Amino acid sequence: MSAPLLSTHGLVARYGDFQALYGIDFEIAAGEIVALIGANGAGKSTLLKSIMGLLRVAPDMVKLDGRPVGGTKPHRIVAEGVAIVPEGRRLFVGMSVIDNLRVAIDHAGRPAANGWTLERLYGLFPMLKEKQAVPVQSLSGGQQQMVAIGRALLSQPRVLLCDEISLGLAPKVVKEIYQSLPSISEAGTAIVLVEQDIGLARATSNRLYCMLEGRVSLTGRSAEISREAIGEAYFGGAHAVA
Ligand SMILES: Nc1ncnc2c1ncn2[C@@H]1O[C@H](COP(=O)(O)OP(=O)(O)OP(=O)(O)O)[C@@H](O)[C@H]1O
Repeated sequence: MSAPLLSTHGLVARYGDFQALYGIDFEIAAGEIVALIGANGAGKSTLLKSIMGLLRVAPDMVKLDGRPVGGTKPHRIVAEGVAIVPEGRRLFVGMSVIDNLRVAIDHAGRPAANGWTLERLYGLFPMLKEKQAVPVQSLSGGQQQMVAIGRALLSQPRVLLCDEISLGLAPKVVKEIYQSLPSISEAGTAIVLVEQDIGLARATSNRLYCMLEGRVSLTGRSAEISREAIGEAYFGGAHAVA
């Protein structure tokens, strides 16, 4: 792998007295798609929140371009080029598609030269153009997810963190959304995918990390890791994975 764009180093994270992460070493290079899998409560969302500055972590525990950024405020991290598509999407209900997208344009970290514009986004998800005046709450779950991804892209991320973007969506819509990911990563954006569907995670990613109870239990190239190894790392024992 080329030099990591984003990395974590012995990252620990707590919610009050409860320790959720125990020394996570993670890295992703420009243009890579890396999946993060693990059972409910393994710590996947906590890792994303720690990277985004939503939880207190020490500066050296998160590095962007090799520079310590741990604990940097979320809006500064976005300006540095990291964006998140949060679990549950968190769109601005009552606002139209275009107004949800404009919020991201207004807060974009860097100018859009060679970056994501509305036009380029409409090429990726034509639905966004058709529905631009529609309040987001009237959209289907899949369409809302496209708004959430679009909003994240318009902040011009170099790293895009996606937290369970397939959750609750019909298989056809999941396919459509996942088909958009290579064209995002091919332009150099690194994508971290938290995904419950292990088959989908493996098929979509270059590398994967499996988490178990706040630790990395397995990592490697997705195509080279066996189902048996994933089953063991996922459950902490010898279990088969479909
Ligand atoms: N706000 C919080 N306060 C206290 N504990 C929390 C909080 N959020 C998460 N946790 C705990 O931290 C641990 C890791 O949770 P996290 O949400 O990161 O897991 P996850 O792998 O993303 O799982 P899921 O698939 O359920 O989202 C769990 O034990 C969870 O109960």
